[in-house]
Amino acid sequence: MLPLFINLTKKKIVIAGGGKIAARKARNLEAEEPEITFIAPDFCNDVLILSEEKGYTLIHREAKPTDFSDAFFVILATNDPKINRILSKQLSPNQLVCVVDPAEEGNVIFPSTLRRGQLQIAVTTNGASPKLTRKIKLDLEQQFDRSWETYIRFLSQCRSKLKKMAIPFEQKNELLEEVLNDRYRTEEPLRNEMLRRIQSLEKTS
Ligand SMILES: C[C@@]1(CC(=O)O)C2=NC(=C\c3[nH]c(c(CCC(=O)O)c3CC(=O)O)Cc3[nH]c(c(CC(=O)O)c3CCC(=O)O)/C=C3\N/C(=C\2)[C@@H](CCC(=O)O)[C@]3(C)CC(=O)O)/[C@H]1CCC(=O)O
Ligand SMILES: NC(=O)c1ccc[n+]([C@@H]2O[C@H](COP(=O)([O-])OP(=O)(O)OC[C@H]3O[C@@H](n4cnc5c(N)ncnc54)[C@H](O)[C@@H]3O)[C@@H](O)[C@H]2O)c1
Repeated sequence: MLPLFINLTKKKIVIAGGGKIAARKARNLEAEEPEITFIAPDFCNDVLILSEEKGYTLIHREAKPTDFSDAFFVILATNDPKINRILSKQLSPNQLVCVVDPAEEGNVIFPSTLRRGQLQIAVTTNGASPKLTRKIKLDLEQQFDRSWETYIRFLSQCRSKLKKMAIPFEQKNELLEEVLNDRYRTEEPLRNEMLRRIQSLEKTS
């Protein structure tokens, strides 16, 4: 398994199952604004509320193999691992699929993710211990507090300005290195000073 970050905006995602695990996976995907269809004989409240909020499609019956033919990403989240396994065997080998149980039947697993603006840290144990995965995420949440959100925005501003400027590569590199000093995260005036410094270089370049 290899970590890759994936853009699922407007992608078609089909979820077999409508219980709390199906709902949790859909909540994890929410920010990507995908087009989700749930297929299950019955749905829990979480799924009903989320679908109402987001306009997702609900199909009230057992899932069948043809339900997934045009899905970019399939999530098999019924409460019967045998059914999940049978459905997974009939999918195209070119589809992304997460089987919530047994995980090894799929080719995608959900990590536990921490977001601080553009900074994302995803943790996995490859299914060895989802509880440890969650514990590590909670520890990281303490380490990477909210100050990282504005700091990442600042780093991004510096980099996009510097990228466009006709100054020597070494000078760009030096500045990009300098802003990694933790003082730029903790001291806002220092950030403003740096942005002004870059702006003045912009004028002379
Ligand atoms: C990270 C997280 C993301 C999310 O789902 O949001 C996630 N599981 C989370 C929690 C969690 N899951 C389970 C418990 C109960 C305790 C326990 O069993 O340990 C808890 C803890 C809790 O709820 O406290 C039970 C469980 N999980 C899987 C199986 C089936 C199997 O092992 O085959 C069973 C047994 C079912 C049963 O027998 O009952 C499988 C998977 N779960 C994964 C992800 C993937 C591997 C992640 C990794 O290890 O890196 C993988 C392989 C596939 C997938 O689902 O993508 C989320 C924490 C999010 C957070 O809080 O930050
Ligand atoms: N991967 C994870 O993170 C994780 C965590 C905990 C549990 N699990 C596993 O996830 C499974 C689902 O858990 P849950 O709490 O959501 O269960 P649940 O009982 O709340 O919901 C099961 C859902 O599956 C639907 N279903 C049953 N047969 C179906 C079929 N043939 N086609 C379509 N839908 C069908 C039911 O209607 C229901 O909506 C559990 O059996 C467990 O093994 C996975």
